This record gives sequence, structure tokens and C-alpha cells, in this order.
Amino acid sequence: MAEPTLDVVDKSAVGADARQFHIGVAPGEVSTVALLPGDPFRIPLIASFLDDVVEVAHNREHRTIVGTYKGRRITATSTGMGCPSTAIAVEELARVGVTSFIRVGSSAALQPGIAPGELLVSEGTLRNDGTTAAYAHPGYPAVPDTELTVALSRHSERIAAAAGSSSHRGINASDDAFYAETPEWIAQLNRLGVLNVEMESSALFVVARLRGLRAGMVCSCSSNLVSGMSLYGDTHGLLHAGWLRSIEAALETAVELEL
Ligand SMILES: O=P(O)(O)O[C@H]1O[C@H](CO)[C@@H](O)[C@H]1O
Ligand SMILES: O=c1cc[nH]c(=O)[nH]1
Repeated sequence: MAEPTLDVVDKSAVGADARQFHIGVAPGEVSTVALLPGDPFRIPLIASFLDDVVEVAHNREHRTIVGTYKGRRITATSTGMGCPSTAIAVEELARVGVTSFIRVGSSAALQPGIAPGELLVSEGTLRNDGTTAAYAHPGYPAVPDTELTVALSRHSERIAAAAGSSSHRGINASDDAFYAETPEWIAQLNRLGVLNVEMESSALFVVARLRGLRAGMVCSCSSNLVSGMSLYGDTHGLLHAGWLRSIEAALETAVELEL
């Protein structure tokens, strides 16, 4: 029997000029820079810094707004949790015109002396995720844009210090499985000097590099996994204050670098 002829789809060429399938955004509706929280319910926090805010779309976990900060157009889109939905958000935002991305997330500290609400700026990500394995060799580094990271770190340090808090910079890990972070894994990351762990930056940095885009990340510390400080403690107010400082640092970076 003859093999059926397949008309195989090339996804790299799909939908570049259309309303995007997952995020629901069309070309021309967003700015060149996007802030990326994980949680759609954190989009209003970003909106509180902006003027003339418009909601562009809210489809699945991806809520998108556009507004202005100090005269610069700013987009914010929630990625949802984890690398699969983050890779989709970055791919689709790039198709509609975004060229720079700053993740404003939450993350658990892996070194002693870091408290909830302190800021954590990424200098690179240990890729403990499955999504980026589909994109690149295991040795391919997940690294943020250097110029963006230097500016983001400077603004984070200034804004944290003004509030009597701190900002740290270093290598973080991206895990896929929040509840499979065993004590052994946490101790191993700590011994490697890894500063913090979250779940999205691996995809953000790898996809951004492969597509010629700029990316960076600043997180608010949610808990400290080597100081017995659990997520379920009374730290939400501190985490929230850190989110506000991380958003301000990201916005100042976007203005300074004209992203
Ligand atoms: O608060 P966000 O930005 O979602 O970040 C962190 O919180 C979630 C886990 O609780 C993961 O998405 C992790 O990366
Ligand atoms: O991956 C993560 C993110 C936040 N907190 C954790 O404990 N793990």
C-alpha cells in the first residue's frame, strides 16, 4: 500500500500576522517590551504603576494589558506557571512585536540570609526543565541579556535599599515540579551556590536567545528553603512588597534602555 503523502506543518512559520492562538493578542496591540508575571491576578499590580491602561486580551492563564510609564508604552502578560506556557507566551508575544521581556516573579531562596520580599536578579538559569530540552542541547546556557541585567540589578538595588531591603544577583534554577523539590535536591543546589529557584526563566532565556530577543528576570523572595522558612508561613505581605519593588525596577529598566 502506498504511504499517504503528509502535508507537515512548519510551526515556525505559523500565524506571525494573526491574532495569536493562546495569548489572544494581534500584531500592533502591544509594545516592544513586556513584563511577565506568572500569575494573571498580579497584572493589576503592574497596572497600578501605569497610565492609560487597556486590557488587550485574557485567554487561559495569559492576561495582557498595555499602558504607559514615564511616557513609554509597556505591555504586561502573565505566563502561567512553568516553562511550557512561558515558552508559548514568549513565542506568541514575539510574533506580535515584543522584542524585550522582563520576568517579574516569585522565587524561593536557596542560600541563608535571604528574607521574603528581598529581590533576586538572575545572572543565568540551571535548566532543570523539560521544555528547553525540546529547543536546545542540554549544555546550551539559559542566560539573560547582559545590558538589561546590569540595569535591572542597579535599579533593584536602589529601590530595595530605599525601602530598607536588599537585592541579590546570581544563578537560579528553573524546576518543573514544585512538589518534587526534595531536601536532597535543595541541598545540592545550595552546595552549587545557586541563589534561588523558580519555574519559568529557563524557557524565557533559551527561547529569547534562540529568537534574537532580550530577556531578564527579577523576583521577589517568597520563602527560604534552607532557613526553614516555608511558603505557608506569614510572609505574604513581604512577598507582595517585593513584587511592587521588582515591578518598579523592571519599569525603570525599560525606560532607561528604551526597550
Ligand atoms: O509567582 P510566579 O511568577 O508564578 O513564580 C513562582 O511561583 C510559582 C510557584 O508557586 C511558579 O510559577 C514560580 O516560578
Ligand atoms: O520553584 C519554586 C518556586 C518557588 N518556591 C519554591 O519552593 N519552588
